[in-house]
Amino acid sequence: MKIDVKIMDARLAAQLPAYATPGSAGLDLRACLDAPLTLQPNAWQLVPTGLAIHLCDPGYAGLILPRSGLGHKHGIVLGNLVGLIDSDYQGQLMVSAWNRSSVAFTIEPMERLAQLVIVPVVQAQFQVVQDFATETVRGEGGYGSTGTA
Ligand SMILES: O=c1ccn([C@H]2C[C@H](O)[C@@H](COP(=O)(O)OP(=O)(O)OP(=O)(O)O)O2)c(=O)[nH]1
Repeated sequence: MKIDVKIMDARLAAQLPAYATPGSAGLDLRACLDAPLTLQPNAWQLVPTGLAIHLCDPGYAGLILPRSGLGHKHGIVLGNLVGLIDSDYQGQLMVSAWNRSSVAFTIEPMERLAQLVIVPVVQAQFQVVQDFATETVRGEGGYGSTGTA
């Protein structure tokens, strides 16, 4: 799949978006900062990535996800938990970096901060009904309803 990308930060010219390995699902997004940014415990801030993409096709979306290492070792995850990139969004990709740990963390300029995954999407057509056409075994059960017998 080909995606138009705008490089909005000259420093990225040397590090064009690319998958790290042939099997990578995510593309690393860098923190396009002019200076180190220290996030205090439980603080969050929008960080520019220097990239804009236009997926164009409503059959696709982008998901911004945390990087496992930063999240697990340092508690740097996303203020919105997951960032959803619409296929018609043309602005700069932003990462809501949230320090959920109890110690301050400094994000260095151009550090890999999050990752972008492109996923297929179905735009459904909804039809209003009084009752669903078929009854399922689960029915309205949820929240631990199975395996209790
Ligand atoms: O982590 C994120 C999340 C979103 N976006 C951009 C792409 C997305 O298409 C747009 C709008 O995001 P969303 O629909 O989640 O925001 P909203 O709060 O519902 O606002 P809007 O009314 O603009 O849709 O913001 C990012 O750059 N990073």
